[in-house]
Amino acid sequence: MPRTPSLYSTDSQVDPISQVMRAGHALESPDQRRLRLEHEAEAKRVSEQIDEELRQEREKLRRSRGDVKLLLLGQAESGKSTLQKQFQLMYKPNSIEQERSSWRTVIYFNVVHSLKHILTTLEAWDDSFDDAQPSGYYDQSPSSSNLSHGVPPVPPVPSGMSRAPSRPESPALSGSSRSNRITYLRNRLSPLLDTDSHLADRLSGGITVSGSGKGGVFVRSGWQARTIEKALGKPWGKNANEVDYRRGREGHMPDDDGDILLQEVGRMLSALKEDIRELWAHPTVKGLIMKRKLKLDEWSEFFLKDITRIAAPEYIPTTDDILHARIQTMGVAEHIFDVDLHGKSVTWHLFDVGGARGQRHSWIPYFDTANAIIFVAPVSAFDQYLEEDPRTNRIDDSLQLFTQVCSNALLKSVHLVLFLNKTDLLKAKLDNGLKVQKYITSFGDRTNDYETVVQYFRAHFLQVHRRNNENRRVLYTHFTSCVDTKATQRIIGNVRDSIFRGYLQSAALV
Ligand SMILES: Nc1nc2c(ncn2[C@@H]2O[C@H](COP(=O)(O)OP(=O)(O)OP(=O)(O)O)[C@@H](O)[C@H]2O)c(=O)[nH]1
Ligand SMILES: [Mg+2]
Repeated sequence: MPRTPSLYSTDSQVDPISQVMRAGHALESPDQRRLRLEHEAEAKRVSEQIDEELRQEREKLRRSRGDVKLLLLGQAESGKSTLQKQFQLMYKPNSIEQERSSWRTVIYFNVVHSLKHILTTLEAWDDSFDDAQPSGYYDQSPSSSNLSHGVPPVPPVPSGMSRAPSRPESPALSGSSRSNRITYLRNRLSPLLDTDSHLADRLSGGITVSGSGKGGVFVRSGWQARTIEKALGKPWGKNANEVDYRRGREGHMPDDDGDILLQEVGRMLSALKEDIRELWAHPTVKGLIMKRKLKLDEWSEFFLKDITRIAAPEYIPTTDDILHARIQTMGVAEHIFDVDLHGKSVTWHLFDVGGARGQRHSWIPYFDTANAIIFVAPVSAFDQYLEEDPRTNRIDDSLQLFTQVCSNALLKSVHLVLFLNKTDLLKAKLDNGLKVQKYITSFGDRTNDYETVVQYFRAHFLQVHRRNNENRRVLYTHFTSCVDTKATQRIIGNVRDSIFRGYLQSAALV
């Protein structure tokens, strides 16, 4: 950048101000001269640093003009971060390897949190279930997310527990002996449940966000590296607020050898796996689930039914485990990939946003520059209500949110894709006899089968789009299950091609 002829001008001989200053310099003492030169050198260094930063910013802006910016939008738990993981698997599989060990903390947290939820619900039913009303307050969102801000010591493992003590087998039970057995399991599991807040604290970095209810904990972008750093007590990798998969990271994230919290939780899980298995298979738990008095998170069953594998001392999360692990996104996390277009590499910025109501304000700054949106709506959620507002049905909330996206003036020319997600869970619910009409009265007496239900929901989203489509843009819809890697990657390929077609058209117009 051309500089104005002042401090560092080579024309200073003809600059009258420089001449006056030079006359002043002649009167300086040696110390004054040294100080002046030091100040000048420092000012020059700062000025050059600012110039360099400006140059880099301009270069980034210049280069990013040709980039694709893709927003993943949708309510909490719709599957945005799961879809982001699928992009990561497809375009930068090595980065999943690098992060693999950090997911162990999340999965342990998911297991402990699920157990806590089961035992709290059992308590409300006096550890027995006979279709009676609960005797205590039954809270679907146990207040177990009161995260502590400090770093409290890990509770000690009860003596002998880490060496898998012998445990009395469950005899054939009925009535009160069943509830006695649950009391026994509750006592055994109690030290493990106490680790819930420590694991949450590790993941969130001590940040409590209002609304972190049953999901338990919000994490900011870059939590994987921070989790490991906190465990090891030393910095690891760059302190990123964006994850740039192109540059990659040096080496793998270290494993958790130095992490006392994870070691302790791992030891407890290993020692208590039979107790967890017994609780999970207990007739009272099964009865409460069947009668929908105990509503577990979708990921709970995935991990609890496989507890023997997860509780193994050498447990390393599989890719399937990582796809099922649940942690709430806070704010907006940017992920950067290089994607090939006819042999030319195009940089994609994927913005994965937090979908809870309290997080949605942070989306707006990204609307201006977005080229494309994938709106993720979980169609299995017809029988669920928002955690942030238990009066709002989750399908209703998705439709309202989609209306806002379709009608937003800043987004009127973005490429719009709709993922009607969690179709696998929808199928399972319908197979189990759940009636849509009970929750969505307008469904009426239509047939309660998968095809009718998905087409009914799709028609509602298409109608919202039609009513808010001044620009006559196309809406691309897909039925998805984002935990199914093969199917999702095929759909991502389709979406990529359709976004590129739009990208090439707009590039031709420039
Ligand atoms: N079975 C099944 N589970 C899914 C599917 N998509 C996502 N999940 C699970 O649903 C849970 C929530 O998914 P996330 O991707 O964390 O949801 P999100 O939209 O990022 O939520 P926020 O970050 O809170 O906005 C995770 O445990 C996922 O494994 C799906 O298609 N089928
Ligand atoms: Mg998320």
